[in-house]
Amino acid sequence: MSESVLAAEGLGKSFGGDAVFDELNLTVEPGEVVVLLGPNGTGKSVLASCLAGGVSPSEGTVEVPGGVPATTPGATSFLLQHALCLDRLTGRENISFYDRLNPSFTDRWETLVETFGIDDQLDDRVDQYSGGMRRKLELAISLSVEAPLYILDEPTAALDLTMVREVHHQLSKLRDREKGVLMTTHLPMDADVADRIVFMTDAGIVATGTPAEIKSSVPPVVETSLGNADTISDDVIDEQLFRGDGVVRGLLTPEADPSAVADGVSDVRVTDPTYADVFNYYTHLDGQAEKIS
Ligand SMILES: Nc1ncnc2c1ncn2[C@@H]1O[C@H](COP(=O)(O)OP(=O)(O)OP(=O)(O)O)[C@@H](O)[C@H]1O
Repeated sequence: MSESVLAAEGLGKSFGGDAVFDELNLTVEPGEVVVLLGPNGTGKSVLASCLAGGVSPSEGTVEVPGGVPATTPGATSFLLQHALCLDRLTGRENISFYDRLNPSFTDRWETLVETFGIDDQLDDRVDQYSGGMRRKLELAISLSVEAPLYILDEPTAALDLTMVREVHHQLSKLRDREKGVLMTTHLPMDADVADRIVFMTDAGIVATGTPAEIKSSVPPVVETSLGNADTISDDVIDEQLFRGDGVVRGLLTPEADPSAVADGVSDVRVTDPTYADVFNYYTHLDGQAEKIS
């Protein structure tokens, strides 16, 4: 294995003969936050489980420092869907459980539960928690484990905007300590914390690169107000327009000249793509999105 803290090669997973993904290659380096971004149901959680050793891949290999994930528990701290906390225990009892179970568990949780604002609920049973509180407890537990690699499946799901930013801050701290992080998400704003973005659709991984590379992999965007949609629909790919905040946006066709599209036309602007545009480009421009004009 190279210096990578995670190296997956030729990875595939099928259920009853139906492939969720196949021939998938992925690495994570020390000090790197990799954001696996994609729409619902494309296999991100199944992939995270295969990488963490919770699910056996149907084909291919996964290496973490010291060996393969299933038999090298000290290499990875993970947050998988609905897998970490026991409902009938309190938050504090869940934390104690992992403290006793895992020799790499640290007392970092004490600060994390305060940072996440769940310190007052630690003596409540987890089945009384909201979805967001539960996610915060799971995060506090998984981030308290000392490991070279963190695999976090949708750590920001169910969290409010302020808390999403806080999670990004915590992941940046892991990066500063030379840890490798792989997180999955369907929220384009999670791309903000990425050193590298890996975009996954039903077809598999369809794009990968630094944030700048991913943004430059999609065409420029044209935007206008809702009532003016007809003005730009001919210039955008598949004539597909996506709603923004009081505006509609589309990705310019290869034939459209960005400098000419808005020239002399009132209320039409050409802008650089945002992560939401990147998401729309890779997710919806195969005819799945609902047209709004
Ligand atoms: N144990 C299983 N048996 C059969 N099919 C499964 C199993 N687990 C997952 N799948 C299927 O694998 C596909 C991918 O699911 P997965 O949960 O990995 O998607 P996801 O990208 O994480 O979606 P989301 O963002 O909604 O969480 C889905 O079609 C799902 O039904």
